[in-house]
Amino acid sequence: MTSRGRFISLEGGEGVGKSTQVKALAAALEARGISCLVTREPGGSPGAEAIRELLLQGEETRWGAQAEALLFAAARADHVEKTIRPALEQGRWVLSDRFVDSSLAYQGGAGGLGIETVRSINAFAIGEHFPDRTLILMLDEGRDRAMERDRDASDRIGGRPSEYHHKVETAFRLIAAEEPNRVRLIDASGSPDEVTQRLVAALGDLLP
Ligand SMILES: Nc1ncnc2c1ncn2[C@@H]1O[C@H](COP(=O)(O)OP(=O)(O)O)[C@@H](O)[C@H]1O
Ligand SMILES: Cc1cn([C@H]2C[C@H](O)[C@@H](COP(=O)(O)OP(=O)(O)O)O2)c(=O)[nH]c1=O
Repeated sequence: MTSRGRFISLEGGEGVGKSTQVKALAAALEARGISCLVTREPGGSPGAEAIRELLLQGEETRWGAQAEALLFAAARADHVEKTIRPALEQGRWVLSDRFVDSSLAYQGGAGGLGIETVRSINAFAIGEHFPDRTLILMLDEGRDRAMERDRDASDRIGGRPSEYHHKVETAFRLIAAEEPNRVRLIDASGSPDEVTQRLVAALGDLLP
């Protein structure tokens, strides 16, 4: 019987290097003979990608806090069912650019619903499928990089004020302190290669 793969999520605020690193980490793991599926949230399955459009486009006032949290959770339930669980059952590792901790930090910590409320909505959505390890990239200049990358095209959530994004970062630190075995804070400064090495080191105990 094939053993179940590992589930890893990359987290952090805007522009800290998640999309760059999720691909680099997959390449580093593939080089060690580990078959990886790279995915992202919101999205990662056809249904969840459709919900992504609803969440990220349109007016800031399009959704209230509760509806926004539930839409992220609905997208996540579909992502787990259609993409993540089948890959893990095939023995592949799944690397996701954002997952449940983004909801805890953005909707829970910054959006005012509270981390525990958002955790309970998501417990229903994902069941036992919490990541085996969550790596949170920390970088002070992340938002500057995101603004440089997006110019005037930031999305409904990325375009929220700096106060909101500061609360997101505070919430990520809190989550890491609460769950030190699953969640690790990673210094995202330096070259892309240096960051990838730190990520691989933070998976040391999970590697075959
Ligand atoms: N280590 C790095 N040093 C300098 N620039 C980087 C580094 N990693 C990523 N970037 C650049 O910073 C911007 C944000 O990176 P990205 O991977 O898109 O972040 P995120 O997915 O977290 O929003 C991109 O333009 C990317 O090319
Ligand atoms: C997955 C997820 C994302 N988000 C937000 C974070 C981002 O602002 C936005 C889209 O994510 P993403 O496309 O990853 O943006 P970026 O590359 O700038 O980090 O959705 C939440 O608010 N809650 C969630 O559960």
